[in-house]
Amino acid sequence: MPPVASISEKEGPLTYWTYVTSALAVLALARTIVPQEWVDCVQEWFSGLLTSLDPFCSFTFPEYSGASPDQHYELVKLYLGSKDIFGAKRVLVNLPRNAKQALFSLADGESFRDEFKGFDFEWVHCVKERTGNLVAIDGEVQQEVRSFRLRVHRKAVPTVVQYVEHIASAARKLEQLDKELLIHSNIDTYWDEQPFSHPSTFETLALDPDLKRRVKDRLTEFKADREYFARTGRAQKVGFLLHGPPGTGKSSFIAAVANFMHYDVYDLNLSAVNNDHTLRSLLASMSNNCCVVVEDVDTAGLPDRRGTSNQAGKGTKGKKDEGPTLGGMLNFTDGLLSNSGSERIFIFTTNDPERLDAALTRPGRCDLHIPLGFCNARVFKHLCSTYLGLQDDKLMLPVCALLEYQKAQVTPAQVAGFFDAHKGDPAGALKAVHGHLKSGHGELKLRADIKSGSVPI
Ligand SMILES: Nc1ncnc2c1ncn2[C@@H]1O[C@H](COP(=O)(O)OP(=O)(O)OP(=O)(O)O)[C@@H](O)[C@H]1O
Repeated sequence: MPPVASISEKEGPLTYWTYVTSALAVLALARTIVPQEWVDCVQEWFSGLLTSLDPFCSFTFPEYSGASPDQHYELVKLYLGSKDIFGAKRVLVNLPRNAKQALFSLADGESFRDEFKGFDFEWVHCVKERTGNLVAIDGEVQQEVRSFRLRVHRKAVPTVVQYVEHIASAARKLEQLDKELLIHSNIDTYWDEQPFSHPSTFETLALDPDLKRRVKDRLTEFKADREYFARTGRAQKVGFLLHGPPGTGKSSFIAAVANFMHYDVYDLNLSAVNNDHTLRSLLASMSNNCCVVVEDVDTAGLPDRRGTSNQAGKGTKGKKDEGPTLGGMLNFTDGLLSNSGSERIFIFTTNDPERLDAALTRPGRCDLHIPLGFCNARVFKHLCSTYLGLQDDKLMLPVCALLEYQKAQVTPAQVAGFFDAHKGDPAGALKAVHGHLKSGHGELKLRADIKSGSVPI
């Protein structure tokens, strides 16, 4: 018996189209009868229903807020560029003018899925043609409207603020790493800036390995401890006092810190500062994330522990244009204004810490006192390794013995001088240092504090 055909099959496509056409006709008729407000109402209700059924929410980060670039857009762009976005089909590659490396970003319509605290965060880069009047921003006609759209599950919504803060902080770090370092020097009441490209790093700096490790740990902690400083109600700043004879690496140390932290340097020349007011203006115009350096602070003419000025002819400080006072300097390093900045490292150097006023060297102003002294065997071996490429070579032993057992004294700068003079001739270089020490030139007396290295850090 042949199979019985169903009605729809029997009636075929003709009947189907008849139904559709009739439904459309009824709808068209209804539209003419039902008032427009009712139609709008039903549409609104329907789209509300769809939205409430959708478990996802979206957030838009536009490129511009009014006529100014929006910071979030740039930060998100930078952050996503540091992620593995190469799964996207199209990636934009830019090399901005002052950037050190290429910047990758999502092209129009491309998406990237990120994860934070166990939730998925999906980003889409949206680019639309601008409709209506074209606007010019910074002299450039904006034909497109760009934004990043973030799509998250409703459950993840409470985490969004935290996630955006995480993005901003990660992007700011990237921004800083990518920027060229500057050294600022004070002229009258303003800072003059130059590129800072001192090559000293903690790798090239010959310093007792334990001391070096403690300094690096302290710096790493300082950088990561934003929350700790906030909790304890303090500005994120730290002070170092470097002391030691000339040529023991104080300037090299400062450069190593700046390169390690990737901070600009503000090199404050106190003798070019007219008064406390100028000192305050200079402080107010400094950026965050920087090293503020005052070299040879003992010779800057500030009154010392005994209340006398350290510089001839500058005994009556404090009057107009006679230089900053000790009080001005104390406020500069730990006053209301200096505590308004963040991520600042104050570094003072001196050949003679005894001469400094105790208020200047107290914790809060100088948290770490770092003695930089004459070479010991470990420092000498480090110089042999960086300058001569020697590692634990027996050629070094005679000099090491003099340094360790006879306490012969030579500064790293003197050793560097001998090594420079005998480039490519390690044996000759070591012989020259040995001869120098044997001839009695290294007989200077070490000061007790530098010799013992006992000042705590
Ligand atoms: N600890 C060190 N490690 C590596 N190189 C050093 C060190 N100390 C000094 N040098 C070498 O000696 C030169 C002078 O050092 P630096 O200017 O850092 O010493 P300083 O203590 O700041 O001297 P001053 O007090 O005279 O300004 C540097 O260019 C560097 O080549």
